[in-house]
Amino acid sequence: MNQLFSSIEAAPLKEDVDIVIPTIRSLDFLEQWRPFLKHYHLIIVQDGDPSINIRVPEGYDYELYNRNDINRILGPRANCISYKDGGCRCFGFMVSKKKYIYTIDDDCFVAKDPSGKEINVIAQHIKNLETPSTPHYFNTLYDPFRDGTDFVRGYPFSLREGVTTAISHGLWLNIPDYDAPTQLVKPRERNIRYVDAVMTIPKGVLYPMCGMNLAFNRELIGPAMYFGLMGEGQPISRYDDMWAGWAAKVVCDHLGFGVKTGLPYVWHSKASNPFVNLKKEHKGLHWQEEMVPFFQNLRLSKESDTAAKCYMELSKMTKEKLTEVDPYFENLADAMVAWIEAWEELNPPVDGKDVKAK
Ligand SMILES: O=c1ccn([C@@H]2O[C@H](COP(=O)(O)OP(=O)(O)O[C@H]3OC[C@H](O)[C@H](O)[C@H]3O)[C@@H](O)[C@H]2O)c(=O)[nH]1
Ligand SMILES: [Mn+2]
Repeated sequence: MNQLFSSIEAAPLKEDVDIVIPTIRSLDFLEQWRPFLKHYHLIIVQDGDPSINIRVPEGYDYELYNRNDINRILGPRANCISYKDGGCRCFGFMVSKKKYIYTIDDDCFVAKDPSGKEINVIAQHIKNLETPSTPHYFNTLYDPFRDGTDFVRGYPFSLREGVTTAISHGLWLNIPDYDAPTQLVKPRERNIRYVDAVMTIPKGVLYPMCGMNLAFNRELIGPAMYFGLMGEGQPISRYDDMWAGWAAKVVCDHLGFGVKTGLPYVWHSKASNPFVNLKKEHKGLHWQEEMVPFFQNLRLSKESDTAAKCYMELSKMTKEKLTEVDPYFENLADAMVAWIEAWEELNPPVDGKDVKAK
């Protein structure tokens, strides 16, 4: 593994979070993040040509993995990790040993709240993950566990304990995460609306998870955060985070975990080209009309009491139900199995235990 630990400032590392960054460009954006990220360990997944040397700004403690490392570490199972697609980031989720993951794209920068204060995304995501979610009954005043708010009248006390949060989905100012057709129609649209809210996504409801500003509890939901088989050699790209978001949400619903969306914001200066994106994601625009009902209608069995078991069952269902949409889904189903096998090889359950449903 091309593992260079470099941390000039011998600052105490935050022990419970790894920052996973997929990159096919440059890591200069980390200069601006230094005040917020310098105490965290980075796991950089370099996509594309492994012979290119990526410069990591001085002072960061990091592991850097390129395609040669992925192939060496995973062997034949490396084929389940996308090539030439941001979905390669999930390799970083697999090799991390930390409780929490924060993943960010290399064209995302520090955003400011309406008061002009710079947003500490890690602090907000960890707060989201360490306070309960309320998937069973919607609280109209949003996050009841936030200072200065609470459950509103009519909210059953029997539901106020909430459930453990597994995923925290942040948002983006400036360039919103639109698909290529929308971006082509509205090339100058910018998201200037800072909504000061965190909401739980209700149980049984799916959502379009974007991977550019995302945090999750690896111990609870890590095995379900597979970013699919996308990019070079595949008929689809740029649906990596969507696939992971749909799968992880049905697994969270089944295991009794919560998913939140809203704060924190990053400033997204999109670097990708909408015409190129259209080519990459056009099959996804069609197939999502089949994939979403597939996830909405499936029911996982009670024997699937861990994220890994749920994911193996999901793989079978994918092969049974989605292969009629396109033969690609047979390969994806096989890749889902390879992903879990690789995950379990690199992350053997501690003292035989895996995190089970509540
Ligand atoms: O072949 C590739 C392409 C990109 N990456 C890295 O992935 C990150 C996202 O890439 P980019 O910012 O160019 O894409 P966007 O259109 O802004 O991002 C959205 O769609 C793709 C992803 O799902 C992303 O999460 C979405 O927000 C970035 O770090 C690239 O360097 C790559 O590794 N390989
Ligand atoms: Mn981007």
